[in-house]
Amino acid sequence: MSRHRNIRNLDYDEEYDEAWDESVYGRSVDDCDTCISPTAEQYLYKRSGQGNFSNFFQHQDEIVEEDVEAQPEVQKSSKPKLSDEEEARMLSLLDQIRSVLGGTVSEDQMRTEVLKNKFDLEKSIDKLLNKAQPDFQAYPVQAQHNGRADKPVVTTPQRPQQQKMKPNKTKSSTAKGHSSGASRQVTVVDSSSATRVVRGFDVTPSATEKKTHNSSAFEDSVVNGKTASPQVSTPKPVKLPTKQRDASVDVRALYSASQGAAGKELINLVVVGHVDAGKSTLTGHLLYQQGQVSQRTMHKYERESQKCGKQSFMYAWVMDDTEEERSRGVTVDVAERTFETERKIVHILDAPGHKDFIPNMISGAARADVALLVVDASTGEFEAGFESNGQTREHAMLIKSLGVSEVTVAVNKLDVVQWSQQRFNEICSTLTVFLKSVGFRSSEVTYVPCAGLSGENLVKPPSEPQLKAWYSGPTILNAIDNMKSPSRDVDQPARFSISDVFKGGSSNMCVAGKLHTGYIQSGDRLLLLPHTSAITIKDVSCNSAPGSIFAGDSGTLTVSGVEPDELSVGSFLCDPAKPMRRTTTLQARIVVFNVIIPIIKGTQAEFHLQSVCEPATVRKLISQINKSTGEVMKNRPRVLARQTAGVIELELSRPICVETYKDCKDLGRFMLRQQGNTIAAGLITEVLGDQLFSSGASSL
Ligand SMILES: Nc1nc2c(ncn2[C@@H]2O[C@H](COP(=O)(O)OP(=O)(O)OP(=O)(O)O)[C@@H](O)[C@H]2O)c(=O)[nH]1
Repeated sequence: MSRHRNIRNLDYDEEYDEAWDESVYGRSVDDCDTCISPTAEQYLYKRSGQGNFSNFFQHQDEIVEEDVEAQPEVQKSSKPKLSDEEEARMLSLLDQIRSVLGGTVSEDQMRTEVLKNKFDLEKSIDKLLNKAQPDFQAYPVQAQHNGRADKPVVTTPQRPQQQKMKPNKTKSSTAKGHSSGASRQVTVVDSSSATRVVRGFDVTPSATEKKTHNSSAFEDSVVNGKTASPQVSTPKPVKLPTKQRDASVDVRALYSASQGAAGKELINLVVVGHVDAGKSTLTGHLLYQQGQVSQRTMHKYERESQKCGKQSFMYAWVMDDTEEERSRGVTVDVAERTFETERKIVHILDAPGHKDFIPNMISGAARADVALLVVDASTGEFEAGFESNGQTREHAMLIKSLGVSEVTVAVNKLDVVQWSQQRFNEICSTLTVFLKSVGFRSSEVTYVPCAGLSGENLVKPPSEPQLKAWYSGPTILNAIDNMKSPSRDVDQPARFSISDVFKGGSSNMCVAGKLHTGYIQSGDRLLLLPHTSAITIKDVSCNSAPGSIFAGDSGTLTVSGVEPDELSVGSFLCDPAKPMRRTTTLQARIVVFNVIIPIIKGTQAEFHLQSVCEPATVRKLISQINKSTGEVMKNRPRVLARQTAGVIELELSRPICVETYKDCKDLGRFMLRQQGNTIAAGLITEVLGDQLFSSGASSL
């Protein structure tokens, strides 16, 4: 898949004279005579080589078998007599303690602590942790190399071999799933324990809470900075170049001019939902009805999909344009298109629904302002997406945590249930309660009945008599048009996150991604981070005025003055006079999702921020805080259990570029994931040990 490579279209024979180094670039699909596709190969267990299970053990010392006979007889404890009610409470607490401590503490010890602490769960866990210091096994995390030239961090188990990058593959999508390899790694997990209910920030408004339409109390408290100041290690000074640009330029005026006479606002819309909910079909059909896809192309897709027995996917093929996606009938990576409504320029990002590709979905959703949540109305299917490990839940929680401000829910495939109003109402009421618990207010959610396959109620009002009989609300297009565009920080320092790197038509390299703040025009000289190299922008291609890109836009930059291997997915281009912060350590406020194993000092997880995905370790639990007010409830807690919030210190395996949430919302939000599950969402409050500073800058 071209979208999983760091640099597409690159002719490696041209770039590297030396012999092919398999250890660096892995194998090509063409080199492999057994595997069907590189993706399938990743799932295959190999008896020889890296597939050997013994390789997964960190310590190769011989394991000495314990002599069962020699173990002392377990003493029967003299249990105090409990009433039936107390015994029931005890059993429930024991279950909860076991879910935290696993089998590391005996039942007797647990019972004793529960009784000593008068049935207080938190205290009992704390005491048991203090006493036993159980050997918690933090989950191993896959190293995510992002193609960066730094030395990869060795973690266990080993990441599957990377695919060899093949030149001359093109894909319009820009959200490249550099991290999906890891997410597709075969892991042995207890499916029952993998079942998680995930929730976003607590939204119960408090009396003192000040809320904007897009920020929770938790976020507000981060902006207001109630956290105790951490110790900052001495930064290593790096001499940075200064960007030369006429300071008198009125960026706001340029931005207004770029919107043209119609003054259409740009909105980035991500399409999310459970696997097979009909996201690509709906998006493809919407684009077709909007005239974005020609009749000739559609006819071609119809014939070709018919030939391979997949005619029902013909509209999905508009978005799913790789061979793998079409043959599997599953979206793997984010596909992007742009179209116009009456009042908006809509940049649509069709995200994958399959659980294996959530890192790609995160990378797409992180660039969105608003979302279209597609749910399948057919019997049993809505329920499957909504149960605890369904992606309707997880996606809703993720988009809220990633800053999406408004959602249109497309209640899709209503044709399958004969346009039943009762089914529509049932789905709406279930989702209303859930979306409120995730953090969306009722005014931020609109429900639209539709059928992506027949195109009913997408662009034109319903023609289906059964639907017309009870529905007269907006079409999907009207609902999108009515969504609010967030304000654009065009006058802030430039921050462009790179989500794809490829070789352009000329010999220049191109990077695709999103400009979060500021503006960039042809001829600008920017700083590439975390590599710290100067880069020249030769050309800019996006929907705004030719030659420039403004905050909020996604686009492609043709660059020069940089080696191809310095460019990688997850890097940033920024204003050299006011660069981003580069660090390996940061302090953050997190909300813990419905995890089974709580977060403790030493917990390892994947850190996701925009297209960055790096292994991270929790170095300190600084405090446990109230989710709504940010008030400190406990200093230096031993654990952060499910549904709690806290301040932690995180250490990344390699330097990354970030901002505090206060300075830039897009670049100060992150997710922590473990073994394919999202365990927490966080906001960066402090960047510790910043490795850059802008003083003593020389001219570019
Ligand atoms: N009956 C009916 N089938 C639909 C409708 N929309 C989509 N489908 C079918 O649902 C299946 C899945 O559609 P996709 O568009 O690939 O679903 P998706 O959500 O994009 O899938 P992923 O991105 O892989 O999660 C296809 O067979 C579609 O034809 C609809 O409105 N009615």
